[in-house]
Amino acid sequence: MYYENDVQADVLKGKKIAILGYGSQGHAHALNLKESGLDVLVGLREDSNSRSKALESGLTVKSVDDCVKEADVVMVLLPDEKQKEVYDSQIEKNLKPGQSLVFAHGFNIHYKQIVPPEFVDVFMVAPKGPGHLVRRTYEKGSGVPALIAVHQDYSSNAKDKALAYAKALGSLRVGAIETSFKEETETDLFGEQAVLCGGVTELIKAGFDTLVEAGYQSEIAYFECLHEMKLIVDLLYEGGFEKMRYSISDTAEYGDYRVGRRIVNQEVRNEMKKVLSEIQDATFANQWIEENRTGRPFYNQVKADELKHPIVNTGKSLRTMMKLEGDK
Ligand SMILES: NC(=O)C1=CN([C@@H]2O[C@H](COP(=O)(O)OP(=O)(O)OC[C@H]3O[C@@H](n4cnc5c(N)ncnc54)[C@H](OP(=O)(O)O)[C@@H]3O)[C@@H](O)[C@H]2O)C=CC1
Ligand SMILES: CC(=O)[C@](C)(O)C(=O)O
Ligand SMILES: [Mg+2]
Ligand SMILES: [Mg+2]
Repeated sequence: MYYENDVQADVLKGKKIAILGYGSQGHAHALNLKESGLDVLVGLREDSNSRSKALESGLTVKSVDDCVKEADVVMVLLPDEKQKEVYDSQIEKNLKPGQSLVFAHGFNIHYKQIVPPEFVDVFMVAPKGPGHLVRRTYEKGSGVPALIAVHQDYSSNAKDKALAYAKALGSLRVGAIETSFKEETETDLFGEQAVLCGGVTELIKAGFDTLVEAGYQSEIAYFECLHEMKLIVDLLYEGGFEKMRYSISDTAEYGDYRVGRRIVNQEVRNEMKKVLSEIQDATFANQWIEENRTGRPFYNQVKADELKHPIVNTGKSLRTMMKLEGDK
């Protein structure tokens, strides 16, 4: 693990850092690095919806081409599926010896969608959390842990730059782990598919549907299977399984031990292994590339179907009653 004290000379002081993109990660990186005293540029399209937000935050916004021409460090925070086309058309031709090309996820380097010239550093600073929490925790004096990795070390100090970047982002307040583009890419894809996003939403929907189909009120099913999930996960976040199990009743803890492994059983574990192998052999990556090439037919269909699930309207009305800001 690396922490703030592990970074001596701030190798990024006086360097120009271009953040390409101003979305979930981009806005957080640009604002955190600027507030950490670095010289930040934001690269966006002329007609970008994000442009006004970046300008309102006092940031300098330029075209991608101009950012790459001017910056010492270029952090690519564009959607993974758009990075190759932007690299091919606006980044590669403007790269100069000694610059750094940086990523927050290794997809395009690991699956060789982008193959940078040998005269640049290529490294990664990948927060292990959503961009909006990268910003929120930084503003509270904390941060989101990150993974750092060096793919190409032309300057012989790529790792120092990665650590200085992670420090300015706020991640070294809580820790960074050195890894490889392969390990970050494969673990991040697996985690978001099998646990954090795909796994947890299907678990919540299955619980909600089981209760509603058995005749229980949908509001109770929503509170039990979705709303309370945050409260349980907060305890896991703060103190692991021990703190969560300390806080819940012994009845719940007994049920946890009795039933949990019936739900996530050996069949589920076998399927997780299959999902990981599809990430490792690029089956998933090729599906995602083809999905985007053909206009996202599956993605768009499922996205539309998901919005029709009864948990959506049940949740919207309950969150309004609870005056939760989430839907604004
Ligand atoms: N979301 C997350 O929390 C995490 C994301 N990551 C990684 O961070 C990277 C960025 O993801 P994320 O922040 O979610 O992306 P978002 O979709 O939230 O933001 C993408 C940004 O790129 C801009 N953009 C899109 N197309 C272009 C283009 N052709 N030229 C210039 N700018 C463009 C968009 O602006 P506009 O469309 O308005 O022009 C937007 O500002 C990815 O590699 C992702 O894997 C890593 C960890 C967590
Ligand atoms: C937020 C995060 O870490 C994810 C799930 O990997 C992503 O948004 O790609
Ligand atoms: Mg992730
Ligand atoms: Mg991810």
